[in-house]
Amino acid sequence: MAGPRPVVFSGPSGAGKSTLLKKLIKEHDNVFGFSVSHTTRNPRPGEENGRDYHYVTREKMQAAIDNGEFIENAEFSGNLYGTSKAAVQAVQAKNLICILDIDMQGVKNIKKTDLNPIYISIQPPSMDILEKRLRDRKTESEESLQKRLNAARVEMEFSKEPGMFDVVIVNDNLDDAYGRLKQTLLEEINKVNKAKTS
Ligand SMILES: Nc1nc2c(ncn2[C@@H]2O[C@H](COP(=O)(O)OP(=O)(O)O)[C@@H](O)[C@H]2O)c(=O)[nH]1
Ligand SMILES: Nc1ncnc2c1ncn2[C@@H]1O[C@H](COP(=O)(O)OP(=O)(O)O)[C@@H](O)[C@H]1O
Repeated sequence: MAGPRPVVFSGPSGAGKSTLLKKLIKEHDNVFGFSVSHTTRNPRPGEENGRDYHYVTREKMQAAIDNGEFIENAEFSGNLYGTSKAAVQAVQAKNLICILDIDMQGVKNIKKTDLNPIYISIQPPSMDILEKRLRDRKTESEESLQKRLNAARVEMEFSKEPGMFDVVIVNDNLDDAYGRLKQTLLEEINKVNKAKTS
């Protein structure tokens, strides 16, 4: 048995995925585990290798992809990102709900696998607010910011495709969005907690 159903978080860069999922994992650290992706982008201040991402060179990552080590991988804003089989297995081995934070290409590719996750889209209230949040985050160069905003327009349309996501959460007020997220996952959280006590 593979254990509890994983959860996929997707949505535009800057929509609040990391903020929400970090809050969720912090509050339920014995229920959720994060699938640590690989990326060729540079770490941001405060990010930690092996916790936020596995930071690798393009050569190393491409070799691992060619070697069949990834469930899915995608090029986003000039960098490679991917979910390794080992990343998901590490979480599932602990019987935790595996959380994946992936872009829309990742969502499409995960749908072709037997992972069978719950698909949650996190969306910003508007493009203007998204831009403001990304600028205020101060992690991107102007070029990277523009690439992310362009990708965001496509990601926002993608979330409207019928059947693509189980739930779409608009992250306007953070507490409201978090409440909605917990409500969505309540049944799965209860299942994991029940399995622990039985
Ligand atoms: N397909 C795929 N996308 C990923 C993966 N890891 C992260 N991403 C996505 O890559 C995009 C950029 O992530 P990141 O550079 O951390 O920037 P941020 O989303 O602005 O914090 C986001 O849409 C992530 O969801 C992965 O393993 N696979
Ligand atoms: N509801 C919210 N209201 C205001 N700012 C927010 C909200 N949610 C997230 N943020 C801020 O917006 C920025 C982008 O959020 P982040 O979680 O990094 O997005 P993502 O992981 O989707 O790229 C961060 O600086 C974060 O602190």
